[in-house]
Amino acid sequence: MDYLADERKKAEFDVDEMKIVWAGSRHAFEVSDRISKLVANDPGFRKDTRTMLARKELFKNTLRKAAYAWKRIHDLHLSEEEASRLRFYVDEPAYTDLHWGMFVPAIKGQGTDEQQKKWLPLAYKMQIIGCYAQTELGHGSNVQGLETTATFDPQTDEFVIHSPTLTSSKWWPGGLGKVSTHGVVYARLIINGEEHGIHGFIVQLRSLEDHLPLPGVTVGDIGMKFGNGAYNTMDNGVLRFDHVRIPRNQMLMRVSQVTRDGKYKQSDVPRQLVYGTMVYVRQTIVADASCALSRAVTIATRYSAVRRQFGSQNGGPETQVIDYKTQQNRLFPLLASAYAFKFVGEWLTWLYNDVTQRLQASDFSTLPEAHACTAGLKSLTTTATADGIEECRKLCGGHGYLCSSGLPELFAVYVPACTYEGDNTVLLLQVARFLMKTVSQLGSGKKPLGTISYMGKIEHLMQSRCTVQKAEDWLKPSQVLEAFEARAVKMAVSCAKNLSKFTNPEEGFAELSADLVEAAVAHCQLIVVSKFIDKLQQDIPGKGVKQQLEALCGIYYLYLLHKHQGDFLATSYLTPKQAALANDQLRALYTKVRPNAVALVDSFNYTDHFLGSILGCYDGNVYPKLYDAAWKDPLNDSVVPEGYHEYVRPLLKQQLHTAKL
Ligand SMILES: CCCCCCCC/C=C\CCC/C=C/C(=O)SCCNC(=O)CCNC(=O)[C@H](O)C(C)(C)COP(=O)(O)OP(=O)(O)OC[C@H]1O[C@@H](n2cnc3c(N)ncnc32)[C@H](O)[C@@H]1OP(=O)(O)O
Ligand SMILES: Cc1cc2nc3c(=O)[nH]c(=O)nc-3n(C[C@H](O)[C@H](O)[C@H](O)COP(=O)(O)OP(=O)(O)OC[C@H]3O[C@@H](n4cnc5c(N)ncnc54)[C@H](O)[C@@H]3O)c2cc1C
Repeated sequence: MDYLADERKKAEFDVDEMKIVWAGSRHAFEVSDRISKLVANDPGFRKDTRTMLARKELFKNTLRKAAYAWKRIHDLHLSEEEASRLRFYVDEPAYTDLHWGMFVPAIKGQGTDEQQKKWLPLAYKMQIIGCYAQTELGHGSNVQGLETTATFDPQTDEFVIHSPTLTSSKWWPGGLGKVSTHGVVYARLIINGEEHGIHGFIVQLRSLEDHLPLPGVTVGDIGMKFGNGAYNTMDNGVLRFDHVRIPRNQMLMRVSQVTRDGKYKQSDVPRQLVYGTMVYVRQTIVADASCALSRAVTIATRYSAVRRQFGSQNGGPETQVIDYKTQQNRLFPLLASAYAFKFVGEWLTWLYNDVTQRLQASDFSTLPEAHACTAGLKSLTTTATADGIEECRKLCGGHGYLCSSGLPELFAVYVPACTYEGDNTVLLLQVARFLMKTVSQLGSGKKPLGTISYMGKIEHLMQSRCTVQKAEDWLKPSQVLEAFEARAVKMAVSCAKNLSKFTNPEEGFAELSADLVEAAVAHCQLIVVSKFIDKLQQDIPGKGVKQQLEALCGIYYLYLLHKHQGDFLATSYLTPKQAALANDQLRALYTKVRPNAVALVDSFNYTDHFLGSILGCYDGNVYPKLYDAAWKDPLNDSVVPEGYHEYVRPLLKQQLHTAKL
């Protein structure tokens, strides 16, 4: 029986067409749909007991699943696209994520043609398994502070990789702890006593015969991490080198080279391309944020439609909690954010592909913007998604705290995204540097392009005032864009003015860093809003689909406007009355979305297997499933628990002299 059938009947749009918009294309939808069902129907990919397993059992099970996934990919002759979807729907972090997601891209991006020809076929066949070994015990954010050394030995034509201190131990790389045979290891290059900065090196870590660490290599797992199941399926590792020798041609030499006679040569590509793998992964993390958020929102929306509390009239049913405006005000902006992040993720993938093509043609002009966009959007979307998942847990009341809701594990597995691939604050400071540089160049005649082109309208934006007179005026895209542009430009200019008061710019930057981060957030929110609005300019087929997306877009920007009212009012673009009208319009949009809420989450097309949540199951049959699941808990295997006779019974039977207490 479908307990959500009435909700589904209320939908005012074509859900099948919305599924295609969400997937990106009909083809992408068909692949995703087929592969997600394939995984869901295969008992080899079950994950329902994951949060109850001890670490060793959990990890072994992950190894089994990764090997089984590889076998299915081969047996079924899956394409690269299908294989990547399969790994996604298996939904279990594993060493393979780092192998495919970072090791291979690092070689592709930073290796010469010759190096790619040698290493990539081995990696593609998984005859070697790689990790990305950059972070150390002492330094993560400050990449230039890494201490591992790679000293060129001209006698033997080798690099000597060494960990000179405890803090130089590699610490965190996923897949390193127990599985990787190789790593792209980042180290400080030293030639003839002279330092040349951080470079990547392909280093073999374990024997391909017996998996033992090679001589001079000390390697292991760094231990349990936050949450049950969650990221503990990953073997994040520690690694030390004691004068380990590798051939010279294992330095990744696309950006710079070391010749046989020990000469250091820089190509005509910027040195920042050494950081290229991080840019690539940040872009994939943005594309992934909408998946994690939409998953949590699906659970919270379906459950909010099932759950009833208070408000019974004449013995009738109580109110569905989704009908409370407070619930809508917490839930619908997250639903809207999931769609917003999907579209900005699609755009960022386009930007990344565009910059990659330009780099191949030696056009480096858009690299700073690509860095700022990937860094800023990675920070914005992961912070909002991690906070959003936790909010969804609370939206499900007490039952959200059960592992069977799926939300505690989803939060635990997702929240490190705020830290890995660049701490979110550190990344926003990179965006702020980019903005300050842009503002400082405004008078130079250099026209700001792309996502900062609005800075070219600085004179207009500094003076313009919002023209909204009634709530519906907030539905005009041009009005909204101008509000977000005016806010972003004014916050950036205010920071630049305050910075100019410092004689030492670095001191000023450090002192004003909290304001700079806020200006960076305003800029990134403008990007997300403008890409959502751009999406709506496209031809979007399907009955009512565009209307629903327009409502969600409105909810996204009006919620931000309401939340950051202080910014908008302080920059005197808005009056308090106009801010109040924005809030009136926001409430009206909640009412418009309410009957479509369940259908809007159905449009994500997630299987019950992928959701891994009793509260979010498609049929809404929550209570019997929760009740049955409780009895399946291992603690209920026996009526009297282990330990009763040892620890509880003696308490009950004790003869206390103080019995009257
Ligand atoms: C089914 C398959 C799934 C696939 C999915 C795979 C993904 C797996 C997902 C998750 C797994 C998690 C794995 C996690 C891995 C990691 O965490 S790896 C380690 C990541 N580490 C970091 O991100 C470190 C963060 N720090 C930095 O990036 C930098 O050090 C820095 C903060 C940017 C500072 O660097 P530096 O001190 O060198 O630079 P500055 O002096 O500040 O700037 C110098 C100029 O360079 C520009 N810059 C900086 N970075 C970049 C860049 N990346 N690209 C281009 N340009 C860059 C900067 O703007 C300065 O420019 P300017 O001189 O013009 O001002
Ligand atoms: C689950 C997980 C997986 C990971 N996988 C990998 C991997 O595969 N390979 C790899 O190499 N690394 C990996 N990492 C490491 C990760 O990239 C780093 O932890 C991350 O870059 C943050 O660096 P940090 O730990 O040095 O944080 P720190 O920089 O020490 O941050 C601590 C605090 O200091 C603040 N801070 C730091 N610098 C500044 C500044 N300049 N201004 C203001 N505030 C500042 C930060 O905001 C933060 O609040 C992983 C980490 C995690 C948690």
